[in-house]
Amino acid sequence: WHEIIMEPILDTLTQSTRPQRRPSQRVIQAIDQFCRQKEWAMNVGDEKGMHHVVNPATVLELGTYCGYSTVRIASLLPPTPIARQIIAWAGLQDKVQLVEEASGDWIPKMRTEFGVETFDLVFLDHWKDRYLPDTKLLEDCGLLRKGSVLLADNVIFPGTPEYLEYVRSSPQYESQYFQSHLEYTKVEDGLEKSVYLD
Ligand SMILES: O=c1[nH]cnc2c(O)cc(-c3ccc(F)cc3)cc12
Ligand SMILES: [Mg+2]
Repeated sequence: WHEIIMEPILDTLTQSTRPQRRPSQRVIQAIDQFCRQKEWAMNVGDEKGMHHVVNPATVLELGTYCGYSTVRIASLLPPTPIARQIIAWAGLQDKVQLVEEASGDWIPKMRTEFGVETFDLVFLDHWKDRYLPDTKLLEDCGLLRKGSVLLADNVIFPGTPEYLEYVRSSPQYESQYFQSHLEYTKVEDGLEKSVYLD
C-alpha cells in the first residue's frame, strides 16, 4: 500500500525536479561509445552483454573495474524501493544507510553493522507501539549519550501515550512538547523533544 502511495510522489519529483542521477542505460551507452570510438577498455561490452540472465535478486560481481558491468547488472535487479529512489533523486544516497528491517532487530546491530557509537538525533516516526520499546533498546545498547536528542512525531495523533509518559517522567530525559497539527490538516498533533541526560 505504501509503495502505491509513494509512487506518485516519485513521479511528481521526476517530472518537476532536475535528476541527481543518470538513467543507467545512458551511462552504459556513453561508456560503450567512448570505448568504441576513443579508448578501448576491458568492459564486458555491449555485444557479449548481460542478456543471458533474467531477474537476478542477489548478485556477486568479481572484478568491478570501472563499474560498467556493475551498472549493467544492477539495472537487471528488482525495482528499488520508492524511498531509496527519492533519496537518490535528492542526491543524498551517499549520506543515507536505508535499512528495510524491523527496528527492534536492527538497533542491537547498529554498532557492529555500521560502526555507530552513539546517535546525536533519533527521529521516531514509525509504528507508534514501537516508540517506547525502541527507546529502551537504544538506552540498553548504549547508543544514546549525554545530549542525544529524541524527536518523536505523532505524540498526540495517532498518539504515543506510553512513550510520552516514559520520557516525561524519567529523570534521564529533559522533555519538551512543540504543539502543531497533524500534517496537512487542522487536527492537533506535535513533536516531543527529549534530551537524554545519561
Ligand atoms: O503510521 C504512521 N507512521 C508515521 N507517521 C504517521 C503520521 O505522521 C500520521 C499517521 C496517521 C495520520 C492520520 C490518520 F488518520 C492515521 C494515522 C500515521 C503515521
Ligand atoms: Mg509521522
